[in-house]
Amino acid sequence: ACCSYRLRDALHPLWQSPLTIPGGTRQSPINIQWRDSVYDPFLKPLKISYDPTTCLHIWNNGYSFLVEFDDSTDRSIIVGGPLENQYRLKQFHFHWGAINDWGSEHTVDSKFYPAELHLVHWNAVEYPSFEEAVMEGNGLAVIGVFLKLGARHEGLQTLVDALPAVKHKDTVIEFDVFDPSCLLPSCPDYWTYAGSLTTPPLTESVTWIIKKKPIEVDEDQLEAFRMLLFTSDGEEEKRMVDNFRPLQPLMDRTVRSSFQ
Ligand SMILES: NS(=O)(=O)c1ccc(C(=O)NCc2cccc(F)c2F)cc1
Ligand SMILES: [Zn+2]
Repeated sequence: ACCSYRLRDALHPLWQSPLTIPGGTRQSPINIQWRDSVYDPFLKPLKISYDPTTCLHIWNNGYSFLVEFDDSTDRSIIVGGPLENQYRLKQFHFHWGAINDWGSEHTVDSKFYPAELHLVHWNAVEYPSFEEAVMEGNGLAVIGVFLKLGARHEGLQTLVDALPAVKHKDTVIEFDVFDPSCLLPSCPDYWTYAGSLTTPPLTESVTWIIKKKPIEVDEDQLEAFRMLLFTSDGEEEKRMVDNFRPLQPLMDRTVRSSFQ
């Protein structure tokens, strides 16, 4: 089962490089089996303080669209939770499906959500740059938030309205004030585990913090994600959909929960 799982895993169309890195023991994403997660009373509440003026631009990088932040100072940071240090916000992006039945990278009890938000932070206390932090076991902290189909999300709409301007790969638009904390559910509960980047170079440097509660977005907002393109202007159009990595084996890991 294991090798066929990896073979099927490796044949996934979107990923050119090997899907499971040789010797990878902490790959992401994973299925979070709620009943197997272990409540850790020593986990602290996650403290999030973002400065909306650190927002820079939106960029279609050919995998997803990224909202990038000025990470030259500690103005937008997270601290607490499972983290030993404070981590600086560098960018956030999403993963989504062609239809609402799938799209998230992580699953909960094998359930997919239509999309998943990743807020990417790096350990600027211990490392001089993001590029260095990406290579270290405690270099990154990514907050994952599930998106479910429901009411229109007013905070997300300002972002959705800008997407037509970054339809093609390698297009950028200035986006100068946005507070990503509006995209977080009010419930403080989360799961956390040691994992990796879910796109190449798949480095095992991420402390994942997955929020238990999803946020709600409406169909039009999901459709706006799906009208983006993987392809550059002038190339044959390929819709940017199903940009999520297949599930990876849990191996010798425990998922901890901040709640009972
Ligand atoms: N989906 S996710 O949240 O796990 C994820 C987060 C960040 C990145 C990333 O920054 N890639 C570019 C990259 C990779 C390595 C080194 C870099 F400097 C770099 F910018 C990739 C995946
Ligand atoms: Zn991601």
